[in-house]
Amino acid sequence: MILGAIGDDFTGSSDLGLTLAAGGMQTIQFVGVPDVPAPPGVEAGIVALKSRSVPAPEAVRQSLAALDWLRAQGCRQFLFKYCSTFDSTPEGNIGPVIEALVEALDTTDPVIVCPAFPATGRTVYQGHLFVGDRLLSESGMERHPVTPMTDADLRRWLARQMRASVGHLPLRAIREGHAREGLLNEAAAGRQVVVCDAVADSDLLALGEAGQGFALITGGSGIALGLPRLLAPKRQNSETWQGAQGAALALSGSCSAATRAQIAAHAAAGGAQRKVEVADLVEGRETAARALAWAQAQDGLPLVYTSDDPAQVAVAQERFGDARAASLVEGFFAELAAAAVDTGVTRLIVAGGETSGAVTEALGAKALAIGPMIDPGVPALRVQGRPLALALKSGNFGAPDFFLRAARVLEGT
Ligand SMILES: Nc1ncnc2c1ncn2[C@@H]1O[C@H](COP(=O)(O)OP(=O)(O)O)[C@@H](O)[C@H]1O
Ligand SMILES: O=C(O)[C@@H](O)C(=O)COP(=O)(O)O
Repeated sequence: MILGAIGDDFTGSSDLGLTLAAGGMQTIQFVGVPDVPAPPGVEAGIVALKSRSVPAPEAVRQSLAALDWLRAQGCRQFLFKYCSTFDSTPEGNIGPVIEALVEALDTTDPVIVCPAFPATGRTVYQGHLFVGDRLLSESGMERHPVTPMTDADLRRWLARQMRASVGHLPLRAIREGHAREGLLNEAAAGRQVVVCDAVADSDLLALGEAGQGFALITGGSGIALGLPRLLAPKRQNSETWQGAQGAALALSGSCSAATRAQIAAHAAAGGAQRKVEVADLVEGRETAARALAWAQAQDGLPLVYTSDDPAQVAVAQERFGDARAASLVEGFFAELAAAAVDTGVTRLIVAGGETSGAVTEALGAKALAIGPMIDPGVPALRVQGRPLALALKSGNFGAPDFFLRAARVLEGT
């Protein structure tokens, strides 16, 4: 294996998988740290963790276990993938994980930090992260229930999470062709971890080149854009996508504005929908068995969702506690997904990072092959060794007609 990647959630890992596979690398997304060696021929291995919102010491422990396994597969270059909106808190987990990886790798190479993903509107300029034309801290992400991003200055935000000083590589250095020199200068000045500007794919390609040979690079999936050409230049992605024919089911625990618009579009297109309230789960009015029986009686693409607007989510959290509400919802979707697949569903579309993590783990999937793009950042996936196709959609990604289109792509039509 040439490139070893560690993803801090499942949707983000598939986003990275899409970039690497589209660039021609033989890429596999592993579900957690495997306990067996990687299959032969894999060039890029992504260990998908559910470590974004766990306490920092636990995220560090999981990430180091992933690093150990990737090193045992022969990787010498590593990528840490986090969210393009830099989802984290003042305590972590991005900074602590980077520091732990640097220490374990015993490297003095500069470490690029760049969540930019221009195709989805995330850009970094003067050390600040933008979502479209808004600063991250005015984009809605400042109200995220778990990782409210209240400061768009990535240098300042990351410095709160780290012991060491944070460096900065300005856009001008990249555009004038001095990116590698700038990174090395920052590291020599004691600022090994460097927030890098990037507003276009060409900046990300230049950064990839500037970081050639560095032990660790970190970022959103955009930072991997140039890696296939640099690491596996002669390869073409020869995988042909094999869809899965059979029943489809969509599940959504994502409460983002993008997902809620996709749910509305699915309803407007006549899709069958079942809304589940947290109170229904607490009080036993709704169960996975009931939701499955309902889904089996529907045509087309039935959608079961708990997604709600921020005010309603806040009411449920107030009433039942944040962690309890989340764990009830995730437990419900995990049980429903496993039962649905047991009874013949072969195409599963899941919206939400945490929701996708819970579902994928419950399916007992060990490794996922990367298929074609459904929307930027979201590939079709196939569970290896089983006739089961998945789409794991980040809350913020996807066009309004995502659900129905995903069902078609998963089918291979
Ligand atoms: N109605 C609800 N009330 C409270 N929490 C909810 C509700 N619906 C979903 N959740 C929880 O909110 C979180 C949504 O996160 P996630 O699945 O990562 O979506 P996104 O990718 O949009 O952030 C999950 O932990 C989920 O269990
Ligand atoms: O980089 C991104 O934005 C995505 O790949 C990602 O990490 C998605 O996270 P969720 O929005 O929590 O699904």
